[in-house]
Amino acid sequence: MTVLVTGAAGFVGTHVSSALKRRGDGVIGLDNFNDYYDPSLKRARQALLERSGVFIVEGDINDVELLRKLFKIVTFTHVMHLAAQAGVRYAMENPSSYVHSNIAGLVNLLEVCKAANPQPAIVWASSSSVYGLNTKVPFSEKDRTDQPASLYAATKKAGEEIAHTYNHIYGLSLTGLRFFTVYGPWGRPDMAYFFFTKDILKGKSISIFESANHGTVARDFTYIDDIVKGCLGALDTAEKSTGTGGKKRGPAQLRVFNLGNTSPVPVSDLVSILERQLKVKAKKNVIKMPRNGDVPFTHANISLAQRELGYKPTTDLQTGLKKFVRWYLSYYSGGKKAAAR
Ligand SMILES: NC(=O)c1ccc[n+]([C@@H]2O[C@H](COP(=O)([O-])OP(=O)(O)OC[C@H]3O[C@@H](n4cnc5c(N)ncnc54)[C@H](O)[C@@H]3O)[C@@H](O)[C@H]2O)c1
Ligand SMILES: O=C(O)[C@H]1O[C@H](OP(=O)(O)OP(=O)(O)OC[C@H]2O[C@@H](n3ccc(=O)[nH]c3=O)[C@H](O)[C@@H]2O)[C@H](O)[C@@H](O)[C@H]1O
Repeated sequence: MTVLVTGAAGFVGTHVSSALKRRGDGVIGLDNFNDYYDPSLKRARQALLERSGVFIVEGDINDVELLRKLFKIVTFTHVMHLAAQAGVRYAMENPSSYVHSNIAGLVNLLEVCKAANPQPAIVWASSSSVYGLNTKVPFSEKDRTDQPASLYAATKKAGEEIAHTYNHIYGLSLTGLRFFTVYGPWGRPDMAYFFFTKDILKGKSISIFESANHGTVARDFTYIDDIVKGCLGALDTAEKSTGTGGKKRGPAQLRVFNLGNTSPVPVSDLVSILERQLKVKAKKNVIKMPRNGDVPFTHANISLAQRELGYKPTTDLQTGLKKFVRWYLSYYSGGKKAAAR
């Protein structure tokens, strides 16, 4: 297959691009290298990918001309769409970034895909956050997703609805993947596991959220290698789009899957694991979860992905964090170039 990976300089995009390249697929990346978090980390991931022959075109998914040119030069069989404004809490600071990338950017990409001939099959990243304040656990794909708790979640939910219309009208084959709190080497500095590690090493205090009436806050943390397997399983089982040049020729595949680890862990346990692995005691403040779009817990039912994609997570949090900490220490203290090898 020949895959356009949008968001290829991102955390998940880097791992997916390198896994596709390693197994012999054609990969072209696209990323706007924005400064939502330290762009030098995206550049270091880009250098890593270039070593394995994966090149990233620098540009925005809102740039219609650029996308049309890419599709003219390369016959993409698949699109792995990961470019987005991620992060739940940042939506309170910069809402327009979520509309720009997660709504306008998605529509623009789908417009170019529907007009392509042949149309690619598309796999894209939705999010566990679409389950919002659901209390029925574990979350299954059929459960309600109409109570998003953050603008981020609302844009991810909107993405699922937008995908439905492009499938219905133009015959685009579309598979949505609801990732559950992904972590691992080359991760995102805006995520708790990452900045907790930084702050613990620096002796800075960290805030551990607790939900109302002193409940623990927990996440179904999912290791990046398991997410990558889920992404490749979705690409490998994606059916062809049925339209050509914007004209639908018949019904097309439309799917949504949870990609989680099925074992939610309290954030306090995550911190204890980090303390043991860093051999440093954390300075902890336990505070009530601010009204910032966070949800108290996530917990994935992954039976559908197991059945249809052969998805089978194998890395527990202890093991996964050990790999993350090893990368973190080599990247930030052993010199960034060393880690990029
Ligand atoms: N990491 C997680 O825990 C998690 C969980 C659920 C869903 N997701 C989703 O998975 C996808 C990848 O997430 P990630 O964790 O790798 O985040 P990331 O921020 O590391 O990667 C996203 C990449 O997309 C790029 N990008 C953003 N807007 C763009 C635009 N308009 N044009 C071109 N490039 C753009 C960014 O520069 C970044 O490199 C996102 O859609 C995210 O919402 C991530
Ligand atoms: O699965 C997703 O769809 C989402 O996954 C990720 O969001 P979250 O699960 O919220 O991860 P993250 O911010 O690391 O907070 C982890 C835990 O630490 C708690 N948390 C957070 C900050 C803090 O200072 N203290 C704290 O206790 C916090 O309350 C939470 O319980 C992605 O960022 C997001 O892009 C989205 O895609």
